[in-house]
Amino acid sequence: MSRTRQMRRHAQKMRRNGLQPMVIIDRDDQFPDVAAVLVMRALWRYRSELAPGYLMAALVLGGAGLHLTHPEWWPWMLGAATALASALALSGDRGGLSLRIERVYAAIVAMGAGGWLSAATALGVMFQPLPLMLAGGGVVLAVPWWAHRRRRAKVRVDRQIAAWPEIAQSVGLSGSRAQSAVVDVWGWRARFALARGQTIQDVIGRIPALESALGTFRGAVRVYPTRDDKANRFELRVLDTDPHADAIPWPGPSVSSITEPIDLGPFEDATGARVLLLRRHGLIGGVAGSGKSGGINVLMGNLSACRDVVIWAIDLKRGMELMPWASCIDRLATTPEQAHAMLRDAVTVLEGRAEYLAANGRRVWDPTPEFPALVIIVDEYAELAEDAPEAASDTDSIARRGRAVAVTLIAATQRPTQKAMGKGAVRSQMDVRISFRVRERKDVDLILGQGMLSAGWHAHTLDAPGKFLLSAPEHDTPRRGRAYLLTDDTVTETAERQASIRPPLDEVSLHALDEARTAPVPASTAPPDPSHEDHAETVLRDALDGAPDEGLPIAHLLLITNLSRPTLYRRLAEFVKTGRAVQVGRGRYKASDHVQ
Ligand SMILES: Nc1ncnc2c1ncn2[C@@H]1O[C@H](COP(=O)(O)OP(=O)(O)OP(=O)(O)O)[C@@H](O)[C@H]1O
Repeated sequence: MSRTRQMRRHAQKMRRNGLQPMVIIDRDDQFPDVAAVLVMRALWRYRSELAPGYLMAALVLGGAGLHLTHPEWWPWMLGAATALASALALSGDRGGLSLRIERVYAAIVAMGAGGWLSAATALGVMFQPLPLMLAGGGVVLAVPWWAHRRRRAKVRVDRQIAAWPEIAQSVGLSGSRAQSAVVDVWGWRARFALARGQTIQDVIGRIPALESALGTFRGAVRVYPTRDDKANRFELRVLDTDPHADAIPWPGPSVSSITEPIDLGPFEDATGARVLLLRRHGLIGGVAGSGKSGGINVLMGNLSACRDVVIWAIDLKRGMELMPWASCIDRLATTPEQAHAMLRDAVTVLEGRAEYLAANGRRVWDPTPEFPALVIIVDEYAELAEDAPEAASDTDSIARRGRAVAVTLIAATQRPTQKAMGKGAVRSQMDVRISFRVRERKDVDLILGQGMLSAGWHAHTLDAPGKFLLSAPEHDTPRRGRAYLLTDDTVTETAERQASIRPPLDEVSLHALDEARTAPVPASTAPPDPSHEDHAETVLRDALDGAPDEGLPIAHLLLITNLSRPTLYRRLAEFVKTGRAVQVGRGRYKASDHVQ
């Protein structure tokens, strides 16, 4: 056996024992051979860190060669660099540069490198100040590269994957192989193939050993079957940070249609708690301060990003919680009377849609921007049941018959007792249950359903605001999630941005509502208040007269007048036309000065 091979074996053995090999070179040895191998290995191993150096070396060699052979090519190269930089800036996301800052950086590097190369091609690499520019520019541009968090994470993961054969051997899973790995915000995940006869149970039994071998914190490693459910595969999830350690800022809407599942926030293993709300009723429960309103904000942020949903809302706490979203809410009820009227109209819509479907030989309402779903969000459902008991039959109808026609309820309440939920079937009809922290163990069954506490759904142990358990047809095991948190500014910005894409109610529903309004009033029902519109007009005039210089926002005017959005806009347009009011900014109005 050659001396070099002997040394390599010795080094491997030492590495297996956790020791760093030491190279001993005596005079007779083939020093250049061993040293060259070590240097090449280091150059390969640290290729990511050394990439800026490699790029600079390639530019020098390329520039020198091109200057000697084709100096007249420089304009082409400048053109190619410009084209490449533009492509990276405009559509680099398709190549994995998901953040704008990454695309800008890639474009600057492409332009800088291409520009330098074309100058070196025309003038030669030693032409002053080209060497200085290369060295200075290279170092400056290398700093963001070295500092980039995701790149460093990727390198670390690559090295762990490369070391997998040794890790696998030390934890007793020799023969398993990594097939692919991806890095994300919280850590990384990789798919592995098992050796013959090994099972996922063997891997699960070795999780503590794996955590130790990978050098992670306890609880950082999760093992799942792969999507194709092959018995000789598994997916490894390794967390660098605990996703639930701190409040998690909302990354923006995860959907653009109600036909897609909404991401409420990450589970403990950092996978998204995604739930479909299409043709489903939802119940959100939890004690005061447990994060229900935060959860509703996440839902509102997503629903208002869907062009195929009309949102109605009931907030009997005087609109405190839902008011910031008013510009995205088609109709907001803040008094028991308004809530009752709204729910009655929702039943009218439901029936109109059901008739339309039957007449067209269809079974379900498939939401589109022209024929949107209608989602009614009720904050503090218990107050509705108490203050507007006459609305109970309507909520009951919606709960029982609303799914097929995409008229659904999302109710939030602290304790959904039968009394709080009204007498009817509402609670039992809720398909999606989100439980934030509850005070008593027995409340688990109230929110999530009978028998859930004993099945391990321990919502009473959730230990921070925003943490929840999610029960839905696609979520049948208890997993802790943490809802994203929207700051007040995010809510304001999002509501403003998404107000412009809100769809109106469809023709079918509007027609049903119109018919119901013009239909003869049954003797038993009180006649509608004829003074409502006049009253709203007076309230609107008074509000505009007293408006500050910067005007009052539409959301505020909607709330105080209780007019529907189209009616309010029509009134405001009339006022502006007759010179009674002026539009001060985007969606802000006040009385015109000469009226006062
Ligand atoms: N997802 C979250 N992540 C981190 N902190 C949160 C989250 N949600 C809520 N919180 C914190 O908890 C506090 C109470 O939350 P929230 O108002 O949503 O609770 P609630 O259950 O709606 O209470 P109430 O019933 O009194 O309205 C918030 O002020 C916020 O600081």
